[in-house]
Amino acid sequence: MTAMTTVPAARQVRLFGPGALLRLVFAGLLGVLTEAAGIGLVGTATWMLVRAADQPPLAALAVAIAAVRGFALVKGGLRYAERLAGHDAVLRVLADLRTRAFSALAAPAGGAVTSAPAASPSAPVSSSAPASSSTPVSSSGDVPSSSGDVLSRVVSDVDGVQDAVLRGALPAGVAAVVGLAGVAGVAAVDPRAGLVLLAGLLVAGVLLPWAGHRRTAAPASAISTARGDLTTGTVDVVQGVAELVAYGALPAALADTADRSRRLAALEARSATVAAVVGGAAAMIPAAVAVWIAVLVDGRTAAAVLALVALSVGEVVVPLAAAAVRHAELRGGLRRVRELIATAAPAAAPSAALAAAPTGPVPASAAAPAAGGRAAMDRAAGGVAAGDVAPVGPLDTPVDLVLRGVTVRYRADLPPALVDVDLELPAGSRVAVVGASGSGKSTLLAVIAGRVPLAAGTVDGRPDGVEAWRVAGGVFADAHVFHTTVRDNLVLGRSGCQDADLVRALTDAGLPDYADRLDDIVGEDGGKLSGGQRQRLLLARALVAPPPVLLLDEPTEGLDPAAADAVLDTALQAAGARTVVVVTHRAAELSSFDRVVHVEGGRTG
Ligand SMILES: Nc1ncnc2c1ncn2[C@@H]1O[C@H](COP(=O)(O)OP(=O)(O)OP(=O)(O)O)[C@@H](O)[C@H]1O
Repeated sequence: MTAMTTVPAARQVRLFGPGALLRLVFAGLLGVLTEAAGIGLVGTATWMLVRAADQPPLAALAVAIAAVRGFALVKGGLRYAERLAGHDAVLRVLADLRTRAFSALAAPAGGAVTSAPAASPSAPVSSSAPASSSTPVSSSGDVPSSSGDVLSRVVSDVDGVQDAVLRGALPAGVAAVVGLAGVAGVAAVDPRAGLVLLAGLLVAGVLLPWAGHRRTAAPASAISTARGDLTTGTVDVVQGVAELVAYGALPAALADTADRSRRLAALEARSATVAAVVGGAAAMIPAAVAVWIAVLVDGRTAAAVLALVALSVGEVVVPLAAAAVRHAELRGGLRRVRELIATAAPAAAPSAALAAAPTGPVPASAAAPAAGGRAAMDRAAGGVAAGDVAPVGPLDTPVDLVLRGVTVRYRADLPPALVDVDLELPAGSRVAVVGASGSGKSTLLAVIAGRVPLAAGTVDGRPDGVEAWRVAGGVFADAHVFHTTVRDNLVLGRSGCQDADLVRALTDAGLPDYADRLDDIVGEDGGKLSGGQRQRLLLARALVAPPPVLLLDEPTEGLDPAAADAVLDTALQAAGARTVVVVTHRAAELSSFDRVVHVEGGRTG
């Protein structure tokens, strides 16, 4: 679906049906009555106070006293009923919208928002840029840049409808009715006072809200983009924390996220300042109108009553300036909600969408953090300052590694993933690790890299194996591709990398096509790459500055046999004198190694 087809359909999408509209009109009517009761209360009380100054008999004030009490009681009751009716109507609208938005997201065709293309993670795609066929694209090209961004935007966009109705549409409707009725009433008593009130209402209720809306529209769109950037960056850092720690890139990534956060805060501060200025100016108008009318109108009682009635009427329109600013912030969200709902297939009822959701067991990877990520987080929690995280060791320092009696247990209630494993890795050795799926191959690599805690045993004589991760690294089963450029994915925070190093690594990894596409965005977790390209990009990252012990978990997965052989040969050559440990399922590859380690049920043989 393209912008050309989505937008007209989106315009026809109604955020709520006639039933909800009736409820909202009812809430609005209650709002008008509430304000009328308030104005009646102020007017009557003012009249009573002015009259009381002349000390008339109490009987002359009896009706006014009863009216004041009546207005006060009725106003309280009406306000309660208005809030109840308004919130009831809006919450029903929200429940319906959430269901429709979910249906649109879950719909297998026509509305699935999976990952969205973007010209850069920090800049939304332009309307002229190609868009994925399954991504709703707004007419302004305001496209979320990752699924984390999509999710956070959908949630806040839909929730924004609550604000738009309760703080925007309803008060505006009530203010329009009360304002016009107030002007008519005041003008009936004194036409000049009516004109002054009308002028005040136009300034506070139309001019200032319009100015606030105009001043906020541009920052509001920038806020939306900045918020998406922050979400995308944060999700990427969290998902890729193991890689970032392993490559010493965590401090730079955290600094970048902090920058995004600061940019968002600055934009929000600007918007809040506009809201404060127009809101403050609007709040002064009713007082100025009241003073003017008090001076203008003849007769003490009429002047006092009209001034205070005008003040009350004016106060009804004061919130509109801030509401207009808020509307400018919400406008993009409301448009996106319409566009999202417009993408849903009409037949995709919520129950059908729910029924279509997968019901199988939750994969282990979703239920528990990946070994690498977990180990990296454990390290961080153990007090290793981000700045202390050393990049992989010197390029050509040979390293012998020895594993003794290593046992790894991911969960106490499950059998260990590795049991009493001994393994010697002399410097420069070439070792293939083979075994059935789930036998423990990836866990063995994670142990060598110090990415998983040991239940028993030692790596390099240390029970925590922590030194190993300074000298061993490479491509792991849970490796993350960051939602940024090819270049940034290869460099990953390492200083001193030249483009020539990156091009060499890409060529060695069998990805020469990307040598002149270093600025291409690869998508969320490499979503814009094929499985084989993603794997080769990870291999290239490892080959940019290979550590003394290079660990490769199925580096040729997704490649055809000929390409796999070629890539492995080149990668082994590029590794030079380093130790290389490769997990592979391909028997054809085994001849490239001087040793084959078989893993079965967590034991090596
Ligand atoms: N993070 C984890 N949490 C819990 N269990 C895990 C975790 N990672 C692996 N396991 C379990 O440990 C065992 C060994 O897993 P491992 O990934 O090392 O096997 P593998 O031989 O690499 O498998 P494959 O060839 O399918 O990648 C499996 O039973 C697996 O379910």
